[in-house]
Amino acid sequence: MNKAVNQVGTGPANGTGQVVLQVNGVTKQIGHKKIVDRLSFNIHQGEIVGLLGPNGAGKTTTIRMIVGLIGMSEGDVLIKGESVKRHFAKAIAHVGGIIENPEFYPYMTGYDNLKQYQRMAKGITEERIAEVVRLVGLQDAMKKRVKAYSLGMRQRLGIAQALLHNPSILILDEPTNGLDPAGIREMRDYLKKIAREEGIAILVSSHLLSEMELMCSRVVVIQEGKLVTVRTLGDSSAVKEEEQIQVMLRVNDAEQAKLRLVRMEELRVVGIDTDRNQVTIAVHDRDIPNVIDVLRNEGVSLYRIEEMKESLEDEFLKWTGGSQSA
Ligand SMILES: Nc1ncnc2c1ncn2[C@@H]1O[C@H](COP(=O)(O)OP(=O)(O)OP(=O)(O)O)[C@@H](O)[C@H]1O
Repeated sequence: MNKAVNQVGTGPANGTGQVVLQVNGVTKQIGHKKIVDRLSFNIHQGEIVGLLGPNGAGKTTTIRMIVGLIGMSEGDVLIKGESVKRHFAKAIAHVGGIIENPEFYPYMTGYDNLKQYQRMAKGITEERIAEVVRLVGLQDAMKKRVKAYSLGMRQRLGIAQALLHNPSILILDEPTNGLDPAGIREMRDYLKKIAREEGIAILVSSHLLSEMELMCSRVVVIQEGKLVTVRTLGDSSAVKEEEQIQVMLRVNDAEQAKLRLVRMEELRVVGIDTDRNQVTIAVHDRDIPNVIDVLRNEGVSLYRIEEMKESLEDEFLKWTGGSQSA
């Protein structure tokens, strides 16, 4: 079944950084099971965001709800401010999406397939066809029949088609699935180019952190349908203001320290090791001086404060129970 979601839109938005997609408390319940559970995140214009999670985490279900292929049990999705629930046609007009493998007429050329789409949609010019073909690097393949295309070329033709109506956001479910390493690299490079040159947002799902790290500016990590974390990638030194860090406190009396710390609203006690007299807390940088004062006033001696640093990969392996590889 062809699951491409392409609609004629009103053109890309202006104003970098504008929120294009808002996922607000979206839940999908089937029977008693919540496959997606109160999931919320935003995507801004021009950024590539990865929806990352192990197999069965709920990525496809989330994407299918965003593009209206299945209904939501709770919550809503706003695309450029338009509700997918209430104004579906308006909302989806801003989306170019490929949810499963794009299907084309195999005996027609790449160009004729795009022309076929142009005839069904309105307002797509010949110039736009040439532009999207260039964006995905298929200029030399336009006269070839699609049946002679590699999987990577078919995927790129799908992306070209999804871009024809100038969407504000491109949504792709595991676009590198089945591609060889060269194909994966090509896909990555084209997606980056599209985000840069078209100034649109891209949401791309994957279960591979390594792939996301090379392509995305942020990842939304989900597991068992729930949001685990939203992480900015790239500059790991730039810990975002709103992110808590984990800090180990070595004290003279871990139990006493813990009893006092659990009463502090601004932090969370994540572990205690009474043998080593260590308490681990999750806290914002800005609240650490306060933690020190509180412990001192409590009569607890503080011997050491250490940030517990983990690589994103370590964290991801922990979240996903070690199922990071393909
Ligand atoms: N219609 C359905 N009825 C019952 N369970 C379903 C249905 N659709 C999905 N699920 C279950 O919901 C969970 C999430 O599925 P989903 O396909 O969204 O995960 P995913 O993160 O995309 O996984 P993958 O990487 O394997 O594609 C899985 O456990 C799946 O078996």
